[in-house]
Amino acid sequence: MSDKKPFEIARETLKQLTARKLVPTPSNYQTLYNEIAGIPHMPPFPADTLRDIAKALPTKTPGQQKQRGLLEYAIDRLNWEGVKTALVAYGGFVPVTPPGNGTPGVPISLVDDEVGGATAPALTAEFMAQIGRMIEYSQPALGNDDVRFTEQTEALLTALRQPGADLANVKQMLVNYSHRLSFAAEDQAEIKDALLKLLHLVFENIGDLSLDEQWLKGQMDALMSASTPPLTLRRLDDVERRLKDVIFKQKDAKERAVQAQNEMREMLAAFIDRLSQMASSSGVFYEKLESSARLIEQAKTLAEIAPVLKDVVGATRGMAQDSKQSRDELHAMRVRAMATDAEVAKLHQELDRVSTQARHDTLTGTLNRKGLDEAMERELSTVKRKETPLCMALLDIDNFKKLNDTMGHATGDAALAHLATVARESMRPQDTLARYGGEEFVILMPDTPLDKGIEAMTRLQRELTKRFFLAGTEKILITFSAGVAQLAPQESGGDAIRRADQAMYLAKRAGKNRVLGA
Ligand SMILES: Nc1nc2c(ncn2[C@@H]2O[C@H](COP(=O)(O)OP(=O)(O)OP(=O)(O)O)[C@@H](O)[C@H]2O)c(=O)[nH]1
Repeated sequence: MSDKKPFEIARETLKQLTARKLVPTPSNYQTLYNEIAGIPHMPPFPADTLRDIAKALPTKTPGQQKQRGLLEYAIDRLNWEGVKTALVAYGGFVPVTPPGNGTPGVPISLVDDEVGGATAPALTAEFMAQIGRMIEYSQPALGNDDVRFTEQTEALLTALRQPGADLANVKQMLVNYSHRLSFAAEDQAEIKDALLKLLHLVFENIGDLSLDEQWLKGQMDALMSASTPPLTLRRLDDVERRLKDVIFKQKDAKERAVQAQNEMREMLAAFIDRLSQMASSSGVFYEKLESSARLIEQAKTLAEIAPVLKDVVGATRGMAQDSKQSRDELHAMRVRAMATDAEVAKLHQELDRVSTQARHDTLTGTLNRKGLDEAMERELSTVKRKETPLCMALLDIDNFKKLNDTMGHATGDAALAHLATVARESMRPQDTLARYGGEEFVILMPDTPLDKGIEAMTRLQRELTKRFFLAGTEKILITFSAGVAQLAPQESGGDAIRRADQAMYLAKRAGKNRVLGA
């Protein structure tokens, strides 16, 4: 290194540029300056070229994005070491620690324990166990149809849980697993879409076949909308319940149709039998008439004609009797056919009524007791699986007898339907509303602790005060008393409802129009 001062070096550099007849470019100046100053020759930092390279690098994964950011950071600081580290890390998609004092961080390697040990606290046994749990929990969603993938998953889980596992090996297994996982996840999504499409086709088809059945058509429309994404277990539960109703109705209707068909077949057989009897007896009759006509033509005296006429009269009388008998039998058959027809129509109506009532209350459209039992079963199994709180409320309309007595039973009915509508519209979609008895309703509120359940019922009370019930032109305020219980561990649904019922009773005793927790 020269001991000249910078301005002396600069002057000397200019002199040398002229003396050596060099073009005065910045790079020639820099080279001569370094030479005179005794600074070792350093090629200029190709920042622009490196930036172009950085720009061309793909950033498809978060790892790549991060490495490219670090590369640009190093280029800005003309830091060769940083460029090298970022590029090496980019090549392996290995995560790096965040930049500390202005230089890109040191890559954590799953393989190199010395480098990773100090800076990668995440790579502990607990971390590996967590990855294992994550893989295990996602397994049911991917199905187990692909035997090789299942085996690969099991091998990876075993490797992850082995104390002192060979990290290089685990890393390779993870890479292979991720690769296969991406296909398996895509497959599952496609299978779900395809199944949904098939389900819709089936619904459409049943709906088209049953144009004349209003109830069935309504159920099909509801099924179509319930099976439209986004799907939730509750919506699928609704699909299942409705399909059960449809199947129940179809089964009964089919049995009745087969029975009616058999009766019709028997009648038709009897009718054809009768017709052939008529045909053969009328054939005999016409033959008799023809031979009588020939005898009459050939007759020369009245005495010869008389017995022939007697035969004709006898045959005609027999024919008339036969015809009358046939007519009577056919008439009886017609009456029977009409009666069967009327019976089938009546049964269809009855089936409509019964199957609508199977799980739903016809007056309010809410679930009935049977529907509630099924919904409760489903909620209880979710509680067990997910360990989430489940609240149930029991509502009883206040002074309902008085409303019935003063305004009439029909108005009472309309008030019940009004309460159900307001409740349905103000509750969350995942809540279940059921008519428990006369003027009592049960609401199941999943994922809801007691305080939130009480809040929800209080909100419903407020909503009812805003939305008056209109009996003709008269505005009537409907209130209710409610008890809310949160399902206790090991408690049955019935017991929790009984506790809610007791709390509701206390709410009545305390002055009505209030909500109490059990
Ligand atoms: N309109 C109508 N009334 C019903 C129906 N089911 C039950 N009820 C009537 O609801 C009334 C309930 O009366 P109560 O049990 O004395 O209760 P309440 O008058 O509401 O008194 P509190 O509960 O103490 O506020 C009875 O009169 C039942 O006949 C129904 O489907 N429609």
